[in-house]
Amino acid sequence: MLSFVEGRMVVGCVPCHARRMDEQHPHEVDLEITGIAHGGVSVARLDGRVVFVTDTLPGERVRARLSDTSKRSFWRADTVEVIEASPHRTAHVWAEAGIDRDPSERAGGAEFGHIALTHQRALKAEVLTDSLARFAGLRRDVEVLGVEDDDATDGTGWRTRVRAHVDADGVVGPFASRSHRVIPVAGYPLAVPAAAALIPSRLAPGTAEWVDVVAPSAGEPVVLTGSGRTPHGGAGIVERVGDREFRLDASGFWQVHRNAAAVLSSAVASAVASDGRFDPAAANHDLYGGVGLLAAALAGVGGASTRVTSVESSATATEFASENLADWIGARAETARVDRYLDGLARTASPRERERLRAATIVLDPPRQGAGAAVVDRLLELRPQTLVYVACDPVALSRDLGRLLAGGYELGGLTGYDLFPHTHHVEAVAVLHRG
Ligand SMILES: C[S@@+](CC[C@H](N)C(=O)[O-])C[C@H]1O[C@@H](n2cnc3c(N)ncnc32)[C@H](O)[C@@H]1O
Repeated sequence: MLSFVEGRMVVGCVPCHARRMDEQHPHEVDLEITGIAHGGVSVARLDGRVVFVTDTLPGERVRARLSDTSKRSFWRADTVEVIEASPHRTAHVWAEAGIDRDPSERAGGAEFGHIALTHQRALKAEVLTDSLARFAGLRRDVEVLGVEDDDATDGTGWRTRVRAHVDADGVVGPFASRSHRVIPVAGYPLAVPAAAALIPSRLAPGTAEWVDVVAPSAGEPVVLTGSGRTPHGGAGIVERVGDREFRLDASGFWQVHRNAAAVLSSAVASAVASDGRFDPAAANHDLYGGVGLLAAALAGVGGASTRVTSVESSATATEFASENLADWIGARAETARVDRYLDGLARTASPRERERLRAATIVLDPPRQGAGAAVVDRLLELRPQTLVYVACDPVALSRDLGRLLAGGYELGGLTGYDLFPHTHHVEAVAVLHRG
């Protein structure tokens, strides 16, 4: 059974037994966990009301402390004791995030760290499948594939970008979940060892609000500090994907998992190569292109003269994209917001250019909020023959897919990739063809 509560999808929400605790612990309740929700929390019911519960998983009975009862339609709670454990529960991968600590003292950012890795993927697949049903009206079972090396390391040591925060006393650590409280930690098990080794435990108070450690695949790791959104300084780095090199600024966007750039490049390239429709001379695009990673994957399929335009809102990233795509004479990079860029195309493209757009493959890899209705509607107007949608949010992807399917596109392949082990995040690649 599915229901939807204040923007959140609830999966398998069957009414269950819940018992209020004794008067000494008026905010603690026993809950039966019946489903998984988007966002890394599980679902229970208390007197008919949905409760989103942290640090548990479907099939468990837990004692939980209510943390937010301000909303009428749902409450929030944190597990404080497991009464009946799921067979998929494991010791938390990050000691400082375990339920033996008070919820306010638990490190955030590893909200699936108490679940066996293969079962994390099954839960992510369930969230993806149910998002598609709910927001795209699509019945499709989706598989979430693990990245091979992660099984050998039990999902640790993959994060090449780590942000730690600095409190007023100079203590450095992750925030506790849904809080700005810095939690001191002894280590960062999700980080690649080269990055974990460089995160300081303290800084001089007042010198910075955050520390980023970036461990690129080529060259030495870089430590950046900053306040607000601004880094104190910058640094050029190189990332290697197969035999290609990409230059970028250390503070700019790059895929976080050490294998993500290779996995997504190869997913895009094989989707495009396998259907035999890719036309190198068409007006191919890489929207939300960053420093040109997926434009290069397209051009790798089409060969030296492939025509592809990368569109990216950051001018710095676009400059690097121009440099990174210089091997392909038909490749170029533009600084623009995708919605405005597509508006411009729809207004000014010549009949010949419109034909080339209709023959095109367009890759889009938007940020977490998805491409959104305005961009999707422009794509429906321009009607490229193939769309490859790379997504990091199942609900945003499903909303955009629903609109594309209603507009006459047909869904080909759709695969999930577990590029964020021990967190609730999941990446997906969907291929659509003009119907
Ligand atoms: C998820 S990243 C993908 C980057 C690239 N495809 C990659 O894999 O390295 C999204 C990119 O979109 C850019 N971006 C965000 N909003 C945008 C917008 N409205 N128009 C154009 N680019 C945008 C961000 O700066 C970021 O580089």
